[in-house]
Amino acid sequence: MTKPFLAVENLVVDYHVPGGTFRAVDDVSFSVDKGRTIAVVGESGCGKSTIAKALMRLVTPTSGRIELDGTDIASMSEAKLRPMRSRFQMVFQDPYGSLDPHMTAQEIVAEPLKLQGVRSKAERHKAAATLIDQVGLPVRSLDKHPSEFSGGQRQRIGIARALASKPELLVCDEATSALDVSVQAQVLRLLKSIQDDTGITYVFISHNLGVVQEISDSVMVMQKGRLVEHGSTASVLTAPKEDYTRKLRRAALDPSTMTGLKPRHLVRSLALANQA
Ligand SMILES: Nc1ncnc2c1ncn2[C@@H]1O[C@H](COP(=O)(O)OP(=O)(O)OP(=O)(O)O)[C@@H](O)[C@H]1O
Repeated sequence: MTKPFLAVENLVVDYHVPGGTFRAVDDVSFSVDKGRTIAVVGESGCGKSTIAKALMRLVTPTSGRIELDGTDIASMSEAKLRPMRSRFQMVFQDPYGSLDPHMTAQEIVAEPLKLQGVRSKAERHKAAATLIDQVGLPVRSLDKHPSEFSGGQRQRIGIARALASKPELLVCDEATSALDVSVQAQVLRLLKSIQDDTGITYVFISHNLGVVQEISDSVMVMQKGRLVEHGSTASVLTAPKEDYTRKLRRAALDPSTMTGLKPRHLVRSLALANQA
């Protein structure tokens, strides 16, 4: 049996809060094979972003293992982690806030290469042109600043930057949530085609069950830091075993019973529920 590309075992993340600690992720285990996509869903505050941050080692797990291609990065020192960081990258929700407004698209996309020690400016320029083309933007747009792009174009720049170091794992934290439905669909298609071409593995965090249905092979449902259901996307979304998952689906249908699902996420969830 082949080993999963990402295997998370008994992950616990505590935050220090006044007077003690708060357990944001409580004994969560999951795995995903190379070239596949796992979605993390659950209401606001259930610990989705904390899982993303732990996978990126932006927070240090309290305990548990995060095996990336067989290497446990959960408690690795920053010095040992540094050369591995290019292997896992993240795309953030907010295409407006996550790009430096003073930098050109060229500088934004090429910066990770500079940090990786690619000294030649010409080489970085060439790589940025290839990446910007890969995400479907004209090469001439590399001279522009973030304010000159639309939200969807900015998200493409964020994806190009994340791909610059040729990561094997991409964590997308609500990466399409700030986009209009049609632009969202374009970005999802782009992510899928990149996966088909490169065999990259995705962890896709989303409130939007429609988006999750479109992009993911498997789904894990979180509630208050704990994993309540985990399985193939088809089984979890169309025949959920747990009451909480059913509640989440109902919440996507009925704004009056919303439990943290935000209105802009409902459109595609409604479409999904209508199909079911
Ligand atoms: N730095 C922190 N210090 C203390 N508590 C935190 C910190 N970051 C997050 N939390 C708490 O941990 C819990 C999980 O937060 P997290 O951001 O992971 O949830 P989420 O599911 O991503 O929510 P959302 O969908 O609203 O982004 C929440 O109760 C949050 O208030």
